[in-house]
Amino acid sequence: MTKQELIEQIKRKKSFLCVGLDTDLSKIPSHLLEEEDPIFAFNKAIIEATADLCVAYKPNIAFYESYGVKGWEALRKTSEVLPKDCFSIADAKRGDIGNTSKMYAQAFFNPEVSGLDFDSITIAPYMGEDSVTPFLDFKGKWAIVLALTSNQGSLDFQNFNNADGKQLFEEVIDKVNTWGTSENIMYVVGATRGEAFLKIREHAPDHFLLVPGVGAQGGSLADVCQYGMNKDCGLLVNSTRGIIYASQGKDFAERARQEAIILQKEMQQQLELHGII
Ligand SMILES: O=c1ccn([C@@H]2O[C@H](COP(=O)(O)O)[C@@H](O)[C@H]2O)c(=O)[nH]1
Repeated sequence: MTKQELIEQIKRKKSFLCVGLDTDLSKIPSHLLEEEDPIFAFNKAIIEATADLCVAYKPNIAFYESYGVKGWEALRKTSEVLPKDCFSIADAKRGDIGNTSKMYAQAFFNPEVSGLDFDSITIAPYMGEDSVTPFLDFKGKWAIVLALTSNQGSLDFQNFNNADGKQLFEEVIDKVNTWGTSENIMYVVGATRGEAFLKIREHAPDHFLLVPGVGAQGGSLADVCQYGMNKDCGLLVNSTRGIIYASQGKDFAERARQEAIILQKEMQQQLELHGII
C-alpha cells in the first residue's frame, strides 16, 4: 500500500486505528478452544467485527511463533483474511547483519517463498544500515523502525544524549531518514511519550508514526494527536488488549467492536479538529 492510499483510507474511514492481533490461547474465549484452529477463528471474528473501523492490523509475531508450526499457520491464514484496504503490519522487530535481514524480509514480504505478504514489518535499528536496508529493497513495502518505544525500558538507551545534546532516538531518525523516504519508512513512537512527539516531528515531519500504547498501557490519544498529528494525519494508533480482550465471553467480537467504535469516534473528532476531514 502506498502512502497516498493509506491517507485516502484514513479520510474515507475517518479513522487511523490499528487493531493489534496478539492472540493468546490463555486469553481467548474458552468456547473457541474447541475449534480446529482457535487462533485463526478468534482473529477472523475480530477482523470481521472491526474491519470498517480501522485502517491497519498488527499481529505481533511473538504470539504466533510461540505456538510453533500451528502458530505460523494461523498467522498465514490470518494474513489471507486481512481486508485488502487495510495496511498490514508484521510486528516482528527484526534486524540482523545484511544477509540475515534479507531472509527476514523474504519471510514477511515474499509470498511465493514464505506464504506471507505483509505491507510492513517493525525493525529494531540497533545493528545499523545493513540491517535495515534489505527490507527497503522490496518495492511497495515498508520498514517501521523503532524510535521511541512505549515501555519503561525505553529510558535505558533511547533517551541518551550525545555531545551535542541530541538524544539517541533523534539520532536514529536522522540516520534512518537517509536510507529511505516517508514513502517506505515509518517510525514507532509510544503513545505513553506525549510531548516527545513534538521532538519526533522536528526530525520526521512527513513520516507516518506507528503509535502503540493507548488502551492497556494508558497512553493518551488526545496528547498523541495534539503533538504528533501532521497535515496528512501521519499516525497509525494501535490498540490491542483494550480491543481484542474487551470480553472473554461469547460476545467477545461485539465487545471488541464497541471498543473500536469508541476509538474511531475519538479519532474522527481529532481528524476534524485538525482539518484533515
Ligand atoms: O513501543 C512499543 C512497540 C511495540 N509495542 C507492541 O504494541 C502492542 C501493544 O499492545 P497493547 O495491548 O495495546 O498494549 C504489543 O504488540 C506490543 O508488543 C508496544 O506496546 N510498544
